[in-house]
Amino acid sequence: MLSLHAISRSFGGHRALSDVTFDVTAGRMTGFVGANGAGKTTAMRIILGVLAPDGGEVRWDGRPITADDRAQFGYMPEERGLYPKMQVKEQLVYLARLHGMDARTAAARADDLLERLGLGERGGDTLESLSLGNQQRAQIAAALVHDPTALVLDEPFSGLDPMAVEVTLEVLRDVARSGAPVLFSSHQLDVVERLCDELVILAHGQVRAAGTRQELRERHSSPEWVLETDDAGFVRGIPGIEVLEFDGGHVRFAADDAAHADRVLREAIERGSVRSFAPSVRPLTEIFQEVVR
Ligand SMILES: Nc1ncnc2c1ncn2[C@@H]1O[C@H](COP(=O)(O)OP(=O)(O)OP(=O)(O)O)[C@@H](O)[C@H]1O
Repeated sequence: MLSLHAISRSFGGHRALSDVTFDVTAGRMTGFVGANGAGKTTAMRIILGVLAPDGGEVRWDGRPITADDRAQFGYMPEERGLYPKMQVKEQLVYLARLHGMDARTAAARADDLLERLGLGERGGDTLESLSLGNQQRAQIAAALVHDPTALVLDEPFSGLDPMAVEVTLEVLRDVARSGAPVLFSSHQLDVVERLCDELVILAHGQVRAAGTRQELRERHSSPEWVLETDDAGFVRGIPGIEVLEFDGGHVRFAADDAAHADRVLREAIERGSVRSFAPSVRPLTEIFQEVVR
């Protein structure tokens, strides 16, 4: 497990991170979200040791992290880092070799990643000759080529088309499944909501919320349900129910407890056809806006 413990960092008089503590659990995908300037990149640089914290500690498996630990991590920095004029596969092999991989394994791993990321035909091309989206895929391959023990990616999905997001996502999931903690920042909350197991929400250099998607939803939502039926007007008369949204056959309501919601369902069935009945899931965008306010 990768942990940040009470990390703080200032630039001049500006406090970019303040007492930041969170875990990136092994085998899980953790989404790191926050508005521009919230401190995500600063935190990632501190994890990788590119930047030193003023206070606090990064821990790996519960002990202070070392340079050797970090050398096994995969990192995709905000400023990216590949050579524009070098061939893509050549760079990947070079990077894997720098991490101590033998030439044959490095080449096989590079081929496999390029194939999986949809760049199988482009390994012999220079990075600068690729489209921006394909350059991004190559950067992702570079972070993964040495089979990292942990993965830290700054905005890996920016600039990728929806198909590339899916492909990249599958590749990252495999890294997580192999037991590595995966931390990635993103402004695409819909993507984060769909693909991450855990979330850390940062605002003004502070952790405002952290936990699994389910935990965040439970903490920041009241229990609500949505019923679709022929005529949902009867719901208004049921005790313990607060109608939040009503439109003929559609009603969204809050209930004091689940037994009241069950009563709505039973009555709806008695009255006629129930097209759907389900707990209403609060979108991450709403929770995000609430916690960063
Ligand atoms: N090297 C630096 N020198 C001075 N200020 C910096 C430096 N790096 C970051 N900052 C400041 O620290 C704050 C946090 O920046 P950071 O890049 O970590 O945010 P971020 O959450 O990654 O933002 P974005 O989503 O825009 O990439 C910002 O106010 C930024 O201007």
